[in-house]
Amino acid sequence: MSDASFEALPESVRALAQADFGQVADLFRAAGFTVGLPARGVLTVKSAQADTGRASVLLSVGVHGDETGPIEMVAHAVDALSRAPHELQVDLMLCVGNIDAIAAGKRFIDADLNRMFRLDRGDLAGTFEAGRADTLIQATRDFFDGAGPQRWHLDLHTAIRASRYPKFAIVPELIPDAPRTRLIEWLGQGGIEAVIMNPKSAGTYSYWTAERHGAAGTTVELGRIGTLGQNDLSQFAAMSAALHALLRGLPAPEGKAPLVFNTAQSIMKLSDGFRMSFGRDTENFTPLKKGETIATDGDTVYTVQHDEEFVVFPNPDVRVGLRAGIMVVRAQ
Ligand SMILES: O=C(O)CCC(=O)N[C@@H](CCC(=O)O)C(=O)O
Ligand SMILES: [Zn+2]
Repeated sequence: MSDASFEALPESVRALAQADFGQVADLFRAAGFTVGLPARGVLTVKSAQADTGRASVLLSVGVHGDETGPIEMVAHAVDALSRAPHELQVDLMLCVGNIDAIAAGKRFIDADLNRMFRLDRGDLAGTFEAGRADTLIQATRDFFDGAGPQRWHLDLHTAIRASRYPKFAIVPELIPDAPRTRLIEWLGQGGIEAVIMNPKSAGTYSYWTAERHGAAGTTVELGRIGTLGQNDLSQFAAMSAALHALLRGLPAPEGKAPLVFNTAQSIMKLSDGFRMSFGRDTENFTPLKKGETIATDGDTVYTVQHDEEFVVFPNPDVRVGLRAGIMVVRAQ
């Protein structure tokens, strides 16, 4: 993070990107908000008068340390808001996920933080990220406890590889119809082109908040991984505008409804013998035809079951026991 492009960022944005919330916390506090710093990299800003009509919005970034674009984007957004704090019309929790991995410029230190949001962690227990996840789980519970019914969690990421839809989101199926419809509409207003309905937790942060806290939680992929200070923020313009509106209780700009995909199958890495039938740089949403082999793992052969399925997040390098990809189909 001593890179010249990072040093060139405004000081306030650099501070936020490094999870230093001191100055922003002071500005919100001075404006009469109840401000909390419950853990390193976590800031909460709530109305001083409890108001269950107010939406509660959790924004998380940097859950993967090399996904830096959303960190910069949100740092700019929060910096601007802290200079006009009375514009904030929601209770806000800002979470910089894996601070140590961000500093190291790596996806994670020991193991993927975004697989730790589950009760049984198996051999992920005891890793560096398991401790961080416990901290975030506690802070998240405290934030949503006593919150009103409008609960959002936008977990902002960027993808490892190129994508036929560069901006897409994963939405837990268990979110009830009305908030799910509203969330998907909002995602379209934020420039999201495709949404994948996810029927099952892979241990992700957004599934956790949806399942445990009744939040409209989603993992949002906003583009490709990049270096802090070198991200082209213009690619996040639509999401920035939608966030600007959400935090101020304003209607989001017009957008296009995203295409909706259902999960056909999750490809699990069962052993070190796992082999994918295509390269690890295969674009997200690449189509495969019925009967084609997706991966083999010992005696297990994963094949395409529908006339056409699209591969998302193909990654043979994950730990044994974790998801190595998702196959999706267009929803009717
Ligand atoms: O590009 C990739 O392979 C990974 C990008 C990423 O971090 N995606 C999230 C998706 C989480 C979800 O399914 O809700 C992840 O794998 O953690
Ligand atoms: Zn990620």
